[in-house]
Amino acid sequence: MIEARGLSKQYGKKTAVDDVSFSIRPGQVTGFLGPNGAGKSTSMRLMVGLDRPSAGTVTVNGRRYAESPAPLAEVGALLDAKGVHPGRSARSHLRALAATHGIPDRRVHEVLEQTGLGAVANKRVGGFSLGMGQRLGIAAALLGDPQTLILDEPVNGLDPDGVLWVRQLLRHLAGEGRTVLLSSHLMSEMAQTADHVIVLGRGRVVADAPIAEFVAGGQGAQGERVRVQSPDAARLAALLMNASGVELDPEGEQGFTARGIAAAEIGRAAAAHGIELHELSPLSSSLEDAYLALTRGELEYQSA
Ligand SMILES: Nc1ncnc2c1ncn2[C@@H]1O[C@H](COP(=O)(O)OP(=O)(O)OP(=O)(O)O)[C@@H](O)[C@H]1O
Repeated sequence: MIEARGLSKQYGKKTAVDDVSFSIRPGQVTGFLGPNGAGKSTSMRLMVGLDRPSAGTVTVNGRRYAESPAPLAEVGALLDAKGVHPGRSARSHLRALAATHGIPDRRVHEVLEQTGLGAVANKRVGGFSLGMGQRLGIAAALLGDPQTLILDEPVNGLDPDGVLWVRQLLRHLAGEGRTVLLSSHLMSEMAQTADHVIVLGRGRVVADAPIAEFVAGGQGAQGERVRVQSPDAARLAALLMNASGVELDPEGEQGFTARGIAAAEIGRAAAAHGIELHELSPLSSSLEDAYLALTRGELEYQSA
């Protein structure tokens, strides 16, 4: 369990994290979302004692990370995959880490196999691809067999196989009852990996909910949408526009997306007027839709 209470971090005049409180529970994967600069990495750094809070506290399993007698066995973190000496091999890097933390050497072999690095374990890390570097960072995080995992953008640079592997690994670790926190900007991946999401915007918590609830909330805000294709789309559109609260977005010559009206009602109107339908599909809201709707006002760095 990771608990933040009134947590703040100030860098000069910049407030990176602004009085946030949350609990990240064991047994599930929690996704940390938010636009660039929202404070995700800073919050993660505070969790593992790489920075000191300006105010408030953050604890892992009830104590501050710095107070843990065996920190790597308590928390495994991937915060910056670049912090490895390029001349070292993956195996020697992990061995050194294990030795300084009293972790048995057999764990090095185990995590190399677990992360698919067995075949390249003796190669120089300097020659590693971005994805191999990410795997090594994940191997280091797993080394102490920790109860809590904190991973900042773990799938960054991984190929589709690697992305799938991370998803299955994190689901497995959460299934064993561990606390798993990850940040990612890949919404479709997050939707398939996380059980719960915490969204930050400008240093504050703007949402903290089970993922299904979060997505459903976005749907409510946006209204259910229905995609319609018909050779007589213009006539059908004119009919539907008579109903109050209906909005239509044209999609080519022969279709539109309707909002504010159920698919069944559209089908009924079409049948009553002998209009041929080629498609009538309710569009389910996605994590991305819900996220974009929520964070529209929270962007620090906005596209023109
Ligand atoms: N060491 C630092 N000194 C000054 N400002 C910092 C420092 N670290 C972070 N910031 C600022 O704090 C804010 C939050 O940054 P942070 O990296 O935590 O955001 P993030 O949500 O992880 O963003 P991203 O998605 O881009 O990784 C940003 O405005 C950033 O510029």
